[in-house]
Amino acid sequence: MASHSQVLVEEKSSVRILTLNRPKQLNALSFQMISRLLQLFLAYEEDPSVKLVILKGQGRAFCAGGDVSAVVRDIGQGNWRLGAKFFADEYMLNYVMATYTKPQVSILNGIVMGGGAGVSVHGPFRIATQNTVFAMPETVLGLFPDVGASYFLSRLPGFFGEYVGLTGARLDGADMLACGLATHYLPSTRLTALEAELCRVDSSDPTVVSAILDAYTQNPHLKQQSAYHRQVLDVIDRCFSGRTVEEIIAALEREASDDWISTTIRALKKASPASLKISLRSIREGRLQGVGQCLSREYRMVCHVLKGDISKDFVEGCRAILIDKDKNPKWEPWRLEEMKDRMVEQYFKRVEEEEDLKLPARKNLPALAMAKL
Ligand SMILES: CC(C)(COP(=O)(O)OP(=O)(O)OC[C@H]1O[C@@H](n2cnc3c(N)ncnc32)[C@H](O)[C@@H]1OP(=O)(O)O)[C@@H](O)C(=O)NCCC(=O)NCCSC(=O)/C=C/c1ccc(O)cc1
Repeated sequence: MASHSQVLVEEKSSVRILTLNRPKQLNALSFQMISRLLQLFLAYEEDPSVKLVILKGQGRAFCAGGDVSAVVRDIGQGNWRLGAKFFADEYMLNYVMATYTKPQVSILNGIVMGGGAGVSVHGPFRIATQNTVFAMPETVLGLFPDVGASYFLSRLPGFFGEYVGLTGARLDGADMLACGLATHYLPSTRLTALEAELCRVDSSDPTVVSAILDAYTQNPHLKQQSAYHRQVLDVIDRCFSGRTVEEIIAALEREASDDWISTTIRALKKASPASLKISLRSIREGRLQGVGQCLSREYRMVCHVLKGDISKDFVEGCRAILIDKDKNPKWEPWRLEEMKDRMVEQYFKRVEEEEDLKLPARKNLPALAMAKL
């Protein structure tokens, strides 16, 4: 095992353990990591001696998203197509994981954001712990929840996905389990024993893996400030079911004010108006689309975001949050009303002279994967 590589590979009889290994950057996904993961996942699918894949992160994060610093460099050099290539490969990896023919377990013992969700939530088994912090923070960066998030967020109960995707709200392990983003929860002290037991698996039957995980899982209590308590969920459903972002904010403002309401309104007012509007439409369209269609649509959207032909908020968001760190982005358009429907519409059209995303053909899909197409 080459300890310097960005993805560590351990072979334990029929099991392969892949560890994202850029702990200083919170395992943010580089182009190299995405290519390597894609190569490994495809190879394991063809290799009959591999029955189960485990994915985890080195250090305090599972994965804090795509490596945003690399993108800023590419866009700064005026080359949005380099960024587009990154996303094309990333979405391809997300698609292969979503339709994978062998069981995959993601151990989410730390930060899981953006692209980190994309390399875990599509798989059948996601283990949360007391250290898990989940978020889709793209709207404050001038981006939108991608990596197939319009597929998985739109399938969360009620309008919880709209809430998570538009506000970038943070969820803990108990919240993730409650809403279905995680399938199991255990204290991190039990992970070593669980991993050892999983390494003895000699079958690709998901019920075998499931039985092991079920024996370890616990039912954590939701924290007092969790958004998954019934009263808050009712407010989320009342407000985030709004047809437009303006209607969502107006509905929140009509609710009796409390900490949760003011935090939520503040988060929406901080985000890029363009991002909010395209994110809402993306999640709404995602409800009726398969995972491949969601990723293809998101690819068109991200090409517009990178090209900056409708709004340049992504460059501005990266400047304000990551480069100058003044946390004071000057969004353009600045107000929600200035982000017209026809501008939103443009994000969903193919970018001129840019091909649509080509997803790989998949074969011998298990029923679970077929259902996502
Ligand atoms: C809340 C975090 C996760 C932890 O905060 P912290 O505990 O105070 O830790 P630091 O913020 O000090 O992070 C430690 C180091 O990791 C680095 N890092 C932490 N996330 C990252 C990161 N996504 N990238 C690249 N360095 C990072 C971060 O810059 C820092 O590096 P350094 O200043 O050199 O010590 C914070 O780092 C944070 O907000 N990170 C960004 C989360 C985020 O917005 N994720 C990405 C959503 S967008 C996405 O996935 C797609 C992006 C993308 C877009 C276009 C592309 O072409 C390619 C990719």
